Amino acid sequence: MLGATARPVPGAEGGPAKELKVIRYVSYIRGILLSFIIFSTRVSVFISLIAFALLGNVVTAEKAFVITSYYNILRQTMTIFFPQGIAQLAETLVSIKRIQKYMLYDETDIAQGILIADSSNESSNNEYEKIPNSTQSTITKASDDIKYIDSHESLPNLNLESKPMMNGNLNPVGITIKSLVAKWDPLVSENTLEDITLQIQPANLVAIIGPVGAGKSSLIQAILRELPASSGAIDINGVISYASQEPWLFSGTIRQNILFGQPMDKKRYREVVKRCALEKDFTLFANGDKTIVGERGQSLSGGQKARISLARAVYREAAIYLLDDPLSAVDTHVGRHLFDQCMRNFLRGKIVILVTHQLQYLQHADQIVILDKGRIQDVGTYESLKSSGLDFAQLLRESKGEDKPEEGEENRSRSGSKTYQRRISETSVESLEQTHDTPMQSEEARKEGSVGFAMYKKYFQASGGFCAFYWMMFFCITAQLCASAGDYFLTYWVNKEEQRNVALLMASSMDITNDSIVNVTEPMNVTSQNEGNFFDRLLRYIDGSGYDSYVDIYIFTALTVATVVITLSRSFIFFNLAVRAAKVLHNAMYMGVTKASMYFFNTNPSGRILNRFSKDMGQVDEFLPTVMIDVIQK
Ligand SMILES: Nc1ncnc2c1ncn2[C@@H]1O[C@H](COP(=O)(O)OP(=O)(O)OP(=O)(O)O)[C@@H](O)[C@H]1O
Repeated sequence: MLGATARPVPGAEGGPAKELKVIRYVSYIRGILLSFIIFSTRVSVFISLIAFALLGNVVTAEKAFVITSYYNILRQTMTIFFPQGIAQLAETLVSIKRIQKYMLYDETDIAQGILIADSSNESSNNEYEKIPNSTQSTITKASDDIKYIDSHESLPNLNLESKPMMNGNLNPVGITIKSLVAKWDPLVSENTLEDITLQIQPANLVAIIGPVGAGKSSLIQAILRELPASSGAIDINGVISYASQEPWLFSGTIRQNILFGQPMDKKRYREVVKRCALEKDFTLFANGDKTIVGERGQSLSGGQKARISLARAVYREAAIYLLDDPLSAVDTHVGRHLFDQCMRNFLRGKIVILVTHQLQYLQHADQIVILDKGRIQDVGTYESLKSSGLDFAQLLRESKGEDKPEEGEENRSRSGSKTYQRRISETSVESLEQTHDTPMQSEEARKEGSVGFAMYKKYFQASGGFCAFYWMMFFCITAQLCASAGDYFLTYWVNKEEQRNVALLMASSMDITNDSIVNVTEPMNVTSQNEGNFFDRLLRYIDGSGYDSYVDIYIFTALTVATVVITLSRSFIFFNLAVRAAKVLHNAMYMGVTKASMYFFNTNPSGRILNRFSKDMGQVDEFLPTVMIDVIQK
């Protein structure tokens, strides 16, 4: 099930932008909902109180306490947990979509009996190691990033059956490809590889040559199972180590780049460094092989990158080495050194499949494969092809004229190689063991402490300037004043009703009947108190000349409605400003990055830049408005 590659399912759409939009709008809705819940609970208290008053019940302190407690519990619960639940639901939906998209990617099949030890390819950093003499299906974990492939779920028409065991032991190391047809894009009718049949014997050095775009790298990718086969069979037996055509390095020391998680074997390491012609380079670096190379090896030359990439593949113990054109980035002398010392000598006894355009090396290959337009044009030894009369023979003759591979070039190369060797011998191998302190990678500048006023100023400027900010502050303060006034009035109202209730009880027990008490005992039935227009009644209410419970209701209604309207407006304004600030800041950062000089990209790893865009913008987009609204509203 696992082992997805980076090939998206056709038609799959979406992306982080869409997801960010979803999250942003959910935050927006969440804020509004939060405000709405506060208001609805407030309104429910209001309705309860009015109902009590209108039904002739006196609003006692106990009843008011029960109502306000209910209101507070409801508000606390609903304003904290309910919106959180909504936000998390939205995030869950987005996550499920992402997982679903990932699960729908095409899968890579790796046949039983093969394992990829080193993938110097960014898209495949997975390592497998096979226990010798174990059963064919046993694959042990070699790194934390392992991906297990169920080899029984093989591709249709692809023969991935286990090879027969001989006397309980594995078959000898080798590669057998039968009638392989493969293409990168399933929607394109033309095949990248067509009818490839190839047998690679143990301990052979195989050169794959052909014009540009002939399918050499694709053949390597097919062996690695990165290029899915449409039909045919690939049988591979042995650990594979791979050096990609595009050398790649990660941010770390050169040593880490070569070891690539493997344990340090000093002897092998020194040998590899020597064979890959890296000793001299190390002496040129201030910290030798502990020099930190930037992301993608920014501080190195193309040749150095290629040799480090090759050293990584070679350092790993494997049975099959797939080397995709490692000689193209180095000069003739170094190329000759790599070919002689590394591929022919150090990797003697292993299967080495070398993709190359350098025809002068072909005479030393045990097998030469000529590819053209995805098909094998010819396979054979140097001698057999030379005498075959194909165009390739012409090519060989021409290259012989250029490079004199038999004698002249060989001698020249040898002497070149010797000169090179002399040069590097001056720099002792032991220099590798010099105790350089591992230099620290340049740290990202970081500020700690409270956020200054200047930062807030920038944020509010981005949200629409100070006019918008003052406008929002006005709504915030007014909303708070209305809410507090409502609470204050409620207290006043409850106290007043309680006092009236006490007076009523006293009057009934003492059997006192006077006008004022009558007014108090039958508040809703006294018609005189409803006389006059609203302002007359309000004036009477203010100077205290008469009891009028309707005015209490009017005032509380007005305060509640004002609180609801103003707080809702505040939420709308606030989230509008927050979205605008996030947009403006993001666009400013985007413009800044797109106009930045190459120096900026050389000194800042892409992960760091992506972090600013994802994590930091996420804080501004999502977290900041939520916290601010929590601060603003009580
Ligand atoms: N990862 C890929 N995805 C899609 N198409 C690819 C991919 N790699 C190669 N191709 C296509 O496959 C065809 C063969 O390319 P390939 O890289 O195998 O040629 P090549 O012989 O290695 O060329 P070169 O000598 O330039 O390295 C080309 O048409 C190329 O566009």
